[in-house]
Amino acid sequence: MRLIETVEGKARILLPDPSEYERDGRFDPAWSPVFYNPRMIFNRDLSVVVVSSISPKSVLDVMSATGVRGIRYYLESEVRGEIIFNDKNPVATELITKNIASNGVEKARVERSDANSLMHRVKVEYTDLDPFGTPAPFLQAAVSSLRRRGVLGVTATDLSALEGKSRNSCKRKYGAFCNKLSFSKEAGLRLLLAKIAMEASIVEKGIHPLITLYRDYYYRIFVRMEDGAKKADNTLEKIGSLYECESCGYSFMGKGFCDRVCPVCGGSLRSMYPAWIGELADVEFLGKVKELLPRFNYLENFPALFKLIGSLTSEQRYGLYYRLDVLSSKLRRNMPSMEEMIKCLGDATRTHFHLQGIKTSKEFHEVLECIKSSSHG
Ligand SMILES: C[S@@+](CC[C@H](N)C(=O)[O-])C[C@H]1O[C@@H](n2cnc3c(N)ncnc32)[C@H](O)[C@@H]1O
Repeated sequence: MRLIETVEGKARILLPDPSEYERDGRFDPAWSPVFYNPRMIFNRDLSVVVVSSISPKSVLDVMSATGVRGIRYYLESEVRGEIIFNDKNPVATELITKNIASNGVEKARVERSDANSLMHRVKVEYTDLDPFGTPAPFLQAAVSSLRRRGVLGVTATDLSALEGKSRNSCKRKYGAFCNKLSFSKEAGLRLLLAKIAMEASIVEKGIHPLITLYRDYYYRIFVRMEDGAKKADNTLEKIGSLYECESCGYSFMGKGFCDRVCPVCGGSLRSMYPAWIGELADVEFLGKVKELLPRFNYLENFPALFKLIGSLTSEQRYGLYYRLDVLSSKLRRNMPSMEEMIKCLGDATRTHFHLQGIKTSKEFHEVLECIKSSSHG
């Protein structure tokens, strides 16, 4: 296996030379003997900043591949406690060992276990779960691997299931009743949070979302555990349903599950259940991340990180987003510009979920009136 070196953040990582695994001039990271995906650098950059804000005394990078995440947590998040690296693939663990040594990571431990088995054996303050596709089969063990008030970082790339495009897959993996909603990017994230909350509640833990987001083709979630049966019960209170009217486009969240009609126009409702109906982030924690961000101005993604944290902070005051393109088309109007809409509504913001998405505290009829008055032609 020929190795090449890449620099990511402050780490220098050896990885299998992708050119050896190309097929018909194309390369997919999954074809390499050890997985490394440059399209996930933003995910890792953000994680480095978040882990720095959490400042955990012990870390489990349970699906390490090259070890790049855990190594960056040591070099950039300045984790000084034990970092456990794990991968079931022996080629990966051999490479992790090399990468740890060349980056001078102290207090590192390399395991070659099945992720679930290892997560049931260890207790750490931060666990990073970064699987291929769905994290569902690992969530129960991931939650169990955390010490009191520990934090779980999860990546999910199975957006077609979570967003309700593959309804059966969504049902199988998340035990959810799924539908395609116009705000599907947020719906999928809320479905995943509900799944994590339900898995946590089994072991008498509640969850408190610190930062959750959608980007490119994945979700990234950071949740703090709140220990105890009462906290778990309180968390379950934040699980409900998402609704969207097929006729007028009104959308809302509610507790429990119902198949009532649209309260605005009497049209039939599409729904998704179970979904997280609580907060998607902790504004105080976002503030802490923002304060720490300047320390990471050496990252290429620094401006994008800054923008994202800003968006997440302004979005937290509002509920579900509306799609201007969808509502304008229902009204048979040209889509107004986002600037005009925000000005007309007064209290509204763009959302990181969708370019045409808008969040507002205003009533649905006010959104429709603003589309009508701001639309040209
Ligand atoms: C998406 S990659 C992880 C990428 C890595 N975290 C990064 O940021 O570059 C998933 C890794 O998990 C490993 N893996 C998959 N299933 C596993 C399991 N059940 N137990 C342990 N490792 C597993 C794979 O071998 C692969 O290296």
